[in-house]
Amino acid sequence: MNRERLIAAVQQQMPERRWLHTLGVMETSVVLAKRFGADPVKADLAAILHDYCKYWPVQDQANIIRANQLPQDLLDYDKELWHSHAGAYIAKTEFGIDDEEILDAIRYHTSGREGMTLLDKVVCLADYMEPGRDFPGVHNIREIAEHSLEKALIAGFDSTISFLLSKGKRIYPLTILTRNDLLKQIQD
Ligand SMILES: Nc1ncnc2c1ncn2[C@@H]1O[C@H](COP(=O)(O)OP(=O)(O)O)[C@@H](O)[C@H]1O
Repeated sequence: MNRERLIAAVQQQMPERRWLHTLGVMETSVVLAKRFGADPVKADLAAILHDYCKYWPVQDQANIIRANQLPQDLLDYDKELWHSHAGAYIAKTEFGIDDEEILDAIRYHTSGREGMTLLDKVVCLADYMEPGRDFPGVHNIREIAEHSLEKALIAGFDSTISFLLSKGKRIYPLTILTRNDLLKQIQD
């Protein structure tokens, strides 16, 4: 499917405000890819598809995870984590995306993972800091992102972890491992 038709298909899956967010992630992913040496074409494609399943009924997202040997432990944690894995699955099976780098960037854009690739980092950070985002600390993240992908991502994960702590919610452990790994990367 060409880019224009893919964009039209994605736009149909979500309300207008989430589509504007997707446009912001596309723009920011390309800027960050060029800044930090990732592939801007792959960044654009991952960004287009990253929230494809975000507004699907949660049972449909859970069914994809159950039926396709995706990480079952996700089902014990916040439903917001599910659309990323479901989205990567749909990108592959419905849209024929077979580039694992792109699929991983979609798959891990919410939780992160240890050993994030450059493309994973770019898309995940773009999701935090696209121009439509307005949460406490986002300006700081954008400033840090002028010079460090890893430090900006750590600031992003810190804000998510603080939010989850403040709400008394469970934290998907992979995000903690991701943060530790990024801290190690900036020390080395
Ligand atoms: N490690 C985690 N453990 C539990 N919930 C998480 C974790 N990471 C993210 N979330 C949940 O996912 C939300 C963010 O998901 P995301 O895909 O970035 O959504 P949005 O684009 O709407 O911000 C957080 O606000 C939080 O509720």
